[in-house]
Amino acid sequence: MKATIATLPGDGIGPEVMVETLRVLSAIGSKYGHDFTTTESLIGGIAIDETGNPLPDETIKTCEEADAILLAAVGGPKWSDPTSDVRPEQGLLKIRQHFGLFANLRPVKTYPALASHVPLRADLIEGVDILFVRELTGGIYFGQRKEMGDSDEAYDTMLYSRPEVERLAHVAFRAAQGRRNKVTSVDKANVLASMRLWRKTVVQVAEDYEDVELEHLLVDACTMHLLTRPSSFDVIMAGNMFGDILSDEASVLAGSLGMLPSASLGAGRFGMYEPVHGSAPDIAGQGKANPIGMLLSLAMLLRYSLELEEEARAIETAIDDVLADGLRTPDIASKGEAVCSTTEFVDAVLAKLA
Ligand SMILES: NC(=O)C1=CN([C@@H]2O[C@H](COP(=O)(O)OP(=O)(O)OC[C@H]3O[C@@H](n4cnc5c(N)ncnc54)[C@H](O)[C@@H]3O)[C@@H](O)[C@H]2O)C=CC1
Ligand SMILES: CC(C)CC(=O)C(=O)O
Ligand SMILES: [Mg+2]
Repeated sequence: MKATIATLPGDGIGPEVMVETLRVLSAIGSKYGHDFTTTESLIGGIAIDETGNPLPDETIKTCEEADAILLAAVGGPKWSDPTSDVRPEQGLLKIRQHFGLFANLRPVKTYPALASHVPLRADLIEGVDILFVRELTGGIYFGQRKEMGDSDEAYDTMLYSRPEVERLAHVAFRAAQGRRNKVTSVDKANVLASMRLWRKTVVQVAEDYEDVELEHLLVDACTMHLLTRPSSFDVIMAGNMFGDILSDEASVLAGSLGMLPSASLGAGRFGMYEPVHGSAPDIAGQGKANPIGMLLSLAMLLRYSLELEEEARAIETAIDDVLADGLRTPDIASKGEAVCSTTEFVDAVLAKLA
């Protein structure tokens, strides 16, 4: 197969995990006889530094010409001045919106090899396998907001329309049908009008999926249920902000925030694939970044956008095997365990793929 992948390394650990992931892409291309072309573009803080714009037009054009986008992470203290109107994260929000990527799929599972590293009882986390379906182009991250100069007031707006909730709910229910037939819809319907519309809409969509059990949880209680009964969840659907927060919380079940991948999808097969973590400025430039979230995002790209299931599985299996062999970046190493660098971990993945 011939395919073009637009790569957006971004900031902080972004370029570190991207460069390692492209080694794996290249190995997969050689092993299975695919002709992958990658085109690198600017986004986030580095794009602000070089062009003044967190999402330059050139980047959008390059991504439009690709079959899929692989993005690492944006942001960092250098661009976090609260008085600045231009921020790296705006580039990320804009690219998701530009390509209509309304559904962010964030799988979370536990790894037997890392069970002792997870700060929860082993019987609680056994077999955890959750798919978050997070709304990605609406809600409070995209509603009207205003910072009124030096005024003591500012506001954000959480707005959802019925069609926005409907299309996400269909993604969630269809995903559940291919899994364990359960959807948990998370909202704050006891307080927020937008979340009452959310709940009503989900209930209506559920009528089309009689084989799927529907559970509703208020977001505050959901944070607790995620830690006390994680294996009871199958698909969790949530709005943009709640899904963002809950999936970072759930990363503890996998062993680290550095473990989680995601796929940001729209109507067709085109998608943007991005680890759940941010630019991790506290460890940037030290070879400490866990590359698994980024590698698994590549696997999702191969599976969803290029329909290369065997190749995706090969990456996932290689990661499982390397973890079973005991390799650990610092974030997943328990006390006394030896640690490896980002590059050493990926060297081991490549050896498994060879
Ligand atoms: N998708 C994106 O590009 C995202 C960007 N951000 C941005 O990233 C910057 C830093 O945000 P934080 O709140 O610190 O969140 P973060 O996700 O970058 O880091 C949180 C903690 O997790 C650790 N961590 C994250 N990824 C890791 C990895 N691959 N390996 C090992 N440890 C890892 C970090 O070292 C840190 O201690 C901010 O500017 C934020 O806006 C945050 C989340 C998502
Ligand atoms: C950086 C933000 C725009 C969003 C975020 O934290 C995420 O998508 O995980
Ligand atoms: Mg986040």
